[in-house]
Amino acid sequence: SAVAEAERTATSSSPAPTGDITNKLKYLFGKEAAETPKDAYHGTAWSVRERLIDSFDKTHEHWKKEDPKFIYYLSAEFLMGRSLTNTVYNLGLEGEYADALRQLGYDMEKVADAERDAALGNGGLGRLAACFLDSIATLDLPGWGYGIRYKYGMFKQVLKNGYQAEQPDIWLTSGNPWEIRRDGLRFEVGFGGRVERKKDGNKEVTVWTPSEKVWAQAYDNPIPGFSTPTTSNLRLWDAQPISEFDLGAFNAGDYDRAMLDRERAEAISAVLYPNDSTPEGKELRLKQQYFFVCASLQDVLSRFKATHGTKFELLPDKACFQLNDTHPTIAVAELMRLLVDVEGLDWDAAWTITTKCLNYTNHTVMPEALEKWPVKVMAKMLPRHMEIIEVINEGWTKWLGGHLKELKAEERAKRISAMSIIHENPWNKEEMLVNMAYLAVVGSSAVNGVAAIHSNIVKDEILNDFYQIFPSKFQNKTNGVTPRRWLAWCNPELASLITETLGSNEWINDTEKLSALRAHASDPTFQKKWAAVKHAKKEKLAALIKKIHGDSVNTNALFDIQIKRIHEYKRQYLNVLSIIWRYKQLKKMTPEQRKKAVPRVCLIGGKAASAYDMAKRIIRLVTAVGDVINKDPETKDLLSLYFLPDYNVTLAETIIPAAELSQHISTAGTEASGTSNMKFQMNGCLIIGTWDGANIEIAEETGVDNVFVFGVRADEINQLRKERKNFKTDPRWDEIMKDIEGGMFGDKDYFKPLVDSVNNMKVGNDWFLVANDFAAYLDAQEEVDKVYKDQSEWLRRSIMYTAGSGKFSSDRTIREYAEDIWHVKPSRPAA
Ligand SMILES: CCc1ccc([C@H](C)CC(=O)N[C@@H]2O[C@H](CO)[C@@H](O)[C@H](O)[C@H]2O)cc1
Repeated sequence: SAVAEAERTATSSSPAPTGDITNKLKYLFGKEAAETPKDAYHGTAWSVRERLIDSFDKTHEHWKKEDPKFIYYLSAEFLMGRSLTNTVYNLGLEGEYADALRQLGYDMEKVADAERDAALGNGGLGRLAACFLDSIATLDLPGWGYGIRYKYGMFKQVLKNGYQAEQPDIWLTSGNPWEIRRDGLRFEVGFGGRVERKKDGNKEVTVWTPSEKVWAQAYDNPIPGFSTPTTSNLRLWDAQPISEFDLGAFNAGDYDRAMLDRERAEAISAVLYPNDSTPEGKELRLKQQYFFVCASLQDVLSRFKATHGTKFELLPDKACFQLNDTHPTIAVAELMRLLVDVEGLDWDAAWTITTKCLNYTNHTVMPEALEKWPVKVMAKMLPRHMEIIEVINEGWTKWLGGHLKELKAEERAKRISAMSIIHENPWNKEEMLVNMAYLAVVGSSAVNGVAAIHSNIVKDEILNDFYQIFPSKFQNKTNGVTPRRWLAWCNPELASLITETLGSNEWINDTEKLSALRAHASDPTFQKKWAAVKHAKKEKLAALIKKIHGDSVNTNALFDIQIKRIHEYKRQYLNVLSIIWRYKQLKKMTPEQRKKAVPRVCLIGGKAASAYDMAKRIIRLVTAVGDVINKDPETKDLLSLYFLPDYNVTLAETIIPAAELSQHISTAGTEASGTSNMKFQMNGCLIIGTWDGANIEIAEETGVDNVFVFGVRADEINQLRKERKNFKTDPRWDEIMKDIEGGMFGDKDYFKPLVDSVNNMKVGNDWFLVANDFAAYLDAQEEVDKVYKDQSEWLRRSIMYTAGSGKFSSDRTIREYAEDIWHVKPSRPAA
């Protein structure tokens, strides 16, 4: 509890922060004083770093002694955001550092603003990994994250004349106080080359001789738990050339070749692929995946051997791995290679260990997002792994043959080829593909989806064949978010109101306690305080909109927010169409009628994958519509629409506390879970949404009547798609389509493909049924206005959202993973 916390910090032997901050500035940055917030940030960060490392060392000494079973979370993405505020608060140092900075003339929040986001991820999957690390540490679970130390993270989004433009994310220029370069801790990673069988005594061994090698250099990022002495770790790998510099080539005047090795090596961990649903299919992407998986498995095995020698049968009792989607799935083949080729185990023993150690989480049902690598690409880059995958597939299909022996031959053959890990490319019969999801399922003990409806779709549709073979492998683990960053630290005003009302801050680590707020939901005094906090946050966000767009928005308006990656299935398009209709209604109203209208400030934010053309057109439509309505003197105080550029973790921490209505309007059955919906819920923001992903479970916890649910259900989609050509569109829809086509918002040629995709069944097919949900969505939005007019009802619901958000803490999610999949136990070092 907070008391233990204060004691813990009080006793710590570290120097007083004020002196320490200036000391760091002097000796690390050669600065006599903190002249700028950035200086103050550097001094503070490098001072806090030492407290973090103290906790890290104590924790790992303890775990070294206890030798507990570890969970290793393998992810190509970790969307960490900023670390200063989270670290200071999780370590319980906020008091002393806020004082110290005040003495130096700085405000903690201003100083925190000087930090760059660690944007080593695209969206949901990457941020989930970051929330999971916070919960793993806070629950004292021996666990590490493993990933890639991208030199350039998620691109910076800027708006050029209303169009998205991308700029590189150069985040490491002024160093990174939150990482420790582990000098000398590096592993070789090979690519290409050839595989030979050689005699070793009477045994035949397989030798892979890569044609290219790089170093994987380790960087540790300590992960502090909240109100516990535990600090775990995120180990990220940086690619370095084996030969630093080719002096021979240089002396021969061939300067490029002198640097060639370095460039080729560093390219591997240079940049994050900015796609969050369609695989680029580029070789460098596979190289990145193998690079961090190979280094991570070598690292874990070398630590295991240091304690347990070659008793590899014990490995599953000491280590398990979670594959964050298919991106690290090459781990199935790599662990087999290390155990068979390097450690000399026989195949079956190695296979038993491998399948016991690995677990796979699926995060999307989008067919285009499921990775399938061409066999020829895999065979060229990873010849030994391709062999191993072929042997795995032979064993698997042979086993299947036995398991399905009672089926008729051709039925059996059909089922087996449908589950073959290696199969033809349906779009190009000559090409064979390695299906990474199938490899992950066959090579894992547990397979889970990330929300109840999604896990059912995984079982009943995309992996149904496998589910029928081993139903016990399939589980659900509904996502969660850390209540530390996403409520306690980004909304301290609401947090202290909750703590004051509940009498302690224990809810921060035990969010089920939030349910006690239900008793206060209709209490006018409490509602008043609740509303005051929300309004203050709206003012803060309004100031940011002013800074970005130069306009002052009406802070008494309903703040309506949709922030997430831009994607057709997430239907930002539907949101914009409803805003156009709302605008047209307002224009037709008399000033009298306008007085009764509920004013709205609509905010949309999110990045489009750089090669995703339709998503970029949707962004332009948002900015174009905004340009028209925001300048309309008649209506701009009643309706405005702004696109907030460069949506990232830090921007979310400012927007979410200020939100009153958030939109999660994906076509039912397409959004695996969603996690921003949970963050909004925790901050008392109401939801308008479809019966999809975790919206369903949020409605169950909050009370479905408190949620503005609309739209067709997932099990209707296939039929509606078939009938879409004959669907009679709503006259309001037709009107808006004509407006856009007619150039009401300019750029009509640029918007034509957008209109055609949902309204011209000769070229488009409205695959995400935007037209089908249009009328119901407008009705739901009208219901929103009606409820907002009754602020006591609105505030009652707002409080019920936070009260019902206990389930959506990532602590609950991680406890379930630990008990049902990882079988790891908490191991807390002494305070
Ligand atoms: C290969 C390209 C690529 C990159 C990332 C992805 C991710 C799986 C996409 C993603 O972030 N999925 C989101 O994962 C969240 C965490 O589970 C869910 O809450 C979201 O619903 C899901 O879209 C797919 C394909």
